[in-house]
This record gives sequence, C-alpha cells and structure tokens, in this order.
Amino acid sequence: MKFLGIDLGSSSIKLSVFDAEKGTEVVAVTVPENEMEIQAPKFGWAEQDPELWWSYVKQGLSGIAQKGINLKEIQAIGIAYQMHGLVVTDEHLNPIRPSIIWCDSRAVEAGREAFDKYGPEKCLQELLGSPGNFTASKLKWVREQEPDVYQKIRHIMLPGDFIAARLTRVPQTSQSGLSEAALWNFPEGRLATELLKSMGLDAELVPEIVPNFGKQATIHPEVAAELGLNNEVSVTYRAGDQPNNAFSLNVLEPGEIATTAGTSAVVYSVSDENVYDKESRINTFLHVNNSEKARRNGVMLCINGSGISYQWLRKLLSAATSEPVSYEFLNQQAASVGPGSEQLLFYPFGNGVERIFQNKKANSGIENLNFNLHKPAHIVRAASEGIVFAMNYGFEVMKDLGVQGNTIKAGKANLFLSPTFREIFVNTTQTNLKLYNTSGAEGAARGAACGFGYYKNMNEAFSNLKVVESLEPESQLIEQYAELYEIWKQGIKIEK
Ligand SMILES: Nc1ncnc2c1ncn2[C@@H]1O[C@H](COP(=O)(O)OP(=O)(O)O)[C@@H](O)[C@H]1O
Ligand SMILES: O=C(CO)[C@@H](O)[C@H](O)COP(=O)(O)O
Repeated sequence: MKFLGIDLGSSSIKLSVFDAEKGTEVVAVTVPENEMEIQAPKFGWAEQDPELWWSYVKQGLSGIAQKGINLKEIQAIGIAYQMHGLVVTDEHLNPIRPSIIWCDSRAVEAGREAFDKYGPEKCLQELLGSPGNFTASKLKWVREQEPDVYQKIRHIMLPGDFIAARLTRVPQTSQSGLSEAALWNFPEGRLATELLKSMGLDAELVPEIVPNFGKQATIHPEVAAELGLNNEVSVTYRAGDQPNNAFSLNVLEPGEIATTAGTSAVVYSVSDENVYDKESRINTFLHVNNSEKARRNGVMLCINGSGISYQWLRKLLSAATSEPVSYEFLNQQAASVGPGSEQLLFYPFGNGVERIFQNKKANSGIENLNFNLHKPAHIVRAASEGIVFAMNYGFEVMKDLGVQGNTIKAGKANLFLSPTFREIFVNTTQTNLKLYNTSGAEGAARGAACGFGYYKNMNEAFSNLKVVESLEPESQLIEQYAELYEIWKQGIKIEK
C-alpha cells in the first residue's frame, strides 16, 4: 500500500510516496527546483501566495507520476506544513489575501495588546504562552488594519489546512494546529473561545476541528479527476512541520528531542506536562500524539533566520556565476576554515523578530570583517557558527525550563547535510546527534498510513527507521566552541 506525504515548507514543497509493505520511501520530489521566495512588501513582513503552494503541490504530483508511480495506488495523504501562518478564504475556499506566514513580524503589537488585555496569568495558564506573533495575532492585525478583508473572511486556516481544503473542499483544522495559532485552551482541551472574544475575533471563522490522525475528509471527485488520484483517497494526517519532524524521527515520548535546520531551526522536546516559559521565548504546542489519556506537548525553540541565512549567502555567492553555486560548495567552503572563522561573527537574525528575544528584532549581519584576511569561506563558516550559537542560546532557555536529554535526533537533510554544521552543533550544544535517513515528507506519508489504520501502533510505523550517522562531542572542541559561543553571545544586540 502506498501513502503520500506532502511537506509544505517555506523554501520548498516536498512530496514523498511511502510503500508501507516495503517500509521505504519509493519516490521523493521537491518543487520548485529553486527555493520559493518569501515576499516582504514592507520591512519585517513575510507573505506567500497559497495559490502558488497549491500549484506546486499539483506540479509535485505530476513529478511523482513521471517517476513511474501510478497515483491511483495512493491510499491516503498526510500533510505537514510551515506553522503559525494565516490563510484567510471566502466561502469557496479561495484566499482573500496572501498568507501572512510564520516569520512575518507585523502582528507583534497586536499580540502584546491581546496578552495584556486578556491577562498575562490567564494567557500563561490557558495558552501556555502569549498570543505572541502567532496566527491569532495575525488575524487581529487583519481585523484592525484591513477591515474590508476581514469582513469577507469565511474561513481561517493554517497553511496545511488550506492544502487539505483544496484536496477535499472541506475546511478543517486540528487541535495541534489551533495550539500553534495560540487558540487552544490546554488545561480544558478546547478552542480558546474567551481569548477569541477578547481579541474581537469571530469564533465562527474557525473551521471544523479534526484529530491529527484519522480520516479527516475524502478527496473531492473533481479534484481526484484533475490530479489523477483515486476517488477514495482521504487526508488521514496533518500536523505542523515541527511536530511532524519530531514524529518523522519517532520522537513521541517525554524526554525525547528532535531538531532540524531548514529555513528556520528548531529544537523540539516532548513533555507530558503543561510546561511554559513565562517570557514565551520557548513555546509549547500540542504534539501529534497528544490524547485525553496521555498528555504530549512539544516544547520548542525556533530560530527564524537559519537555513534562510545560508540560502541568502548562496544567492550572494551566485550573483556573478551563470549557474547558482551548490550547497555542497558552501559546505566545502565552511569546512576549509577553522573554528571561530578568524574572529568573524555572524548574527542570523534577519528573518523577522525572534521568539527567543521575546519577539524583538535582533542584529543581523557580519561583524569583525577584515578585508585583508576574510574570504567568502570565512563568512560561510561564521554563518554556520552563528546559526548554531543562536540555537544554543534558545537551548539554554529550554534547559532552564527543565528540558533534559543529551541525545538529539535529526533527519539527514537541510543544514544537517553540512559536516561543519554538524560538528559545530554537537560540540556547542554538547549533545550526541543521531541522524536518520528520513524527511518530513516521508514522515507525513507514514503519518497518513497511521491515520489510515495501516499500523497497529505508531512504533510499528518506524520499525525500519535507521540511524545513518551518529556524532558525539569531543572534549577539546567543546572547550573551543564554549569560548567562541560566549564571545558571539556578547555581540547580540536586541532592539529596545
Ligand atoms: N546540501 C546542503 N547542505 C547544507 N545546507 C543545505 C543543503 N541543502 C539545503 N540546505 C539548507 O536547507 C534549507 C532548506 O531546508 P528545508 O528543510 O527544505 O526548508 P523548508 O522546510 O523550510 O522548506 C536551504 O535553504 C539551505 O539553507
Ligand atoms: O515557526 C516555526 C516553528 O514554530 C517554523 O519552524 C515554521 O514552521 C517554518 O518551518 P520551516 O519552513 O523552516 O520548516
């Protein structure tokens, strides 16, 4: 039996077909070939067009068919998606404006006002954090700044809900989705209706709430015919890309930790408690396997400016070449310079406000540049160090909150494909790193199989997940990176 996983990232959309009998991925496709743009009509804004996402999903499905898969054999679909975005649609499920995505900073003030008005203590107790810059605050911004748009909205959705709605023509969202929107009352396990009211938002805009796993809705026959899919195929799994990354790595139980470094970088730890950071630098969302019987939360740090820094450097280094330079070239450049990049410091905070700094903007850029000494390779290495150091800054807050564990799992993907990045990561965070040969899209396909009822339990879905590489910190490098991290930390400048 074959299952399809769709991973709607900020840089690209990945699709995976997983053959459950064989226990392996049989086809993987990434669209577009070059990374998607994030539009910034104003400084600090970040938007993408949901119609473009949908056109890439369709392109990805054609790519799968071209690789010899009979799309009619797909039994169910799982969707993972960039979190916290706001998609607003009319009654025909057509977007009314571009999506205001996760790293858009415009709603920070709206979130602060909502936090103060609803009451800090109530927010922390009920939402396990502030409405912050999450989906609910983005919707409040639309209501206040674009009242004509707000009036036309019939459904609000997260990015993955939109893709599911395009497939099934049924608007739905999930409990974990609402938690990432800051619209979930954790202690009572329900929609945060009082917060919606306090923010002046209409609860009717929230679509039907479905569990992460299980038959959510069946594909619309017209869509099935257009895409060449089977009429019977259903969406049986959806989750934000970070809980999905953890799920893909079989990180499901308290104390287990996952990481990734795509456009953003995340360290994600599972907890069975309603833990929260009073300053909302670290965020708690529902994990995919949360249930009434067993509480499972994802406690996580997010650095917005992670792989996007590397992506930006790649574009810069490609400006004068006929073909873009490859990421492998960047990795080689990084490896050609020693730890510390000859005192060059890189601050990766150029993708909106950062949660680890309480939704404030911090410095982005390169410091200590010496024109007679530093080459592009130093900048690439410094960027890798700066990204890991930023992750470590958040990881320290997680540890203060009681997150423990010295083994972290990651997919062998994105920045974790760089040996230098991996070395910096293990020695700075002082953790063991286990890399698995899997991806978020493959995880979403396994999720679809779980939701379809193919497996007896979730562990069975991961019985042939394999570690492809294990790394451990080395005492000499630990010392070296600890010193470099302290120097880097001194250079953080947070806007007042
Ligand atoms: N071979 C590679 N080596 C190092 N980094 C890479 C490589 N390929 C991609 N990346 C990094 O990973 C990023 C994309 O990661 P991905 O997980 O696909 O992002 P998203 O899920 O946000 O779309 C790229 O922008 C780049 O920074
Ligand atoms: O905001 C978060 C997590 O809370 C981000 O991790 C987004 O979910 C975007 O993910 P990527 O596109 O970087 O995978």
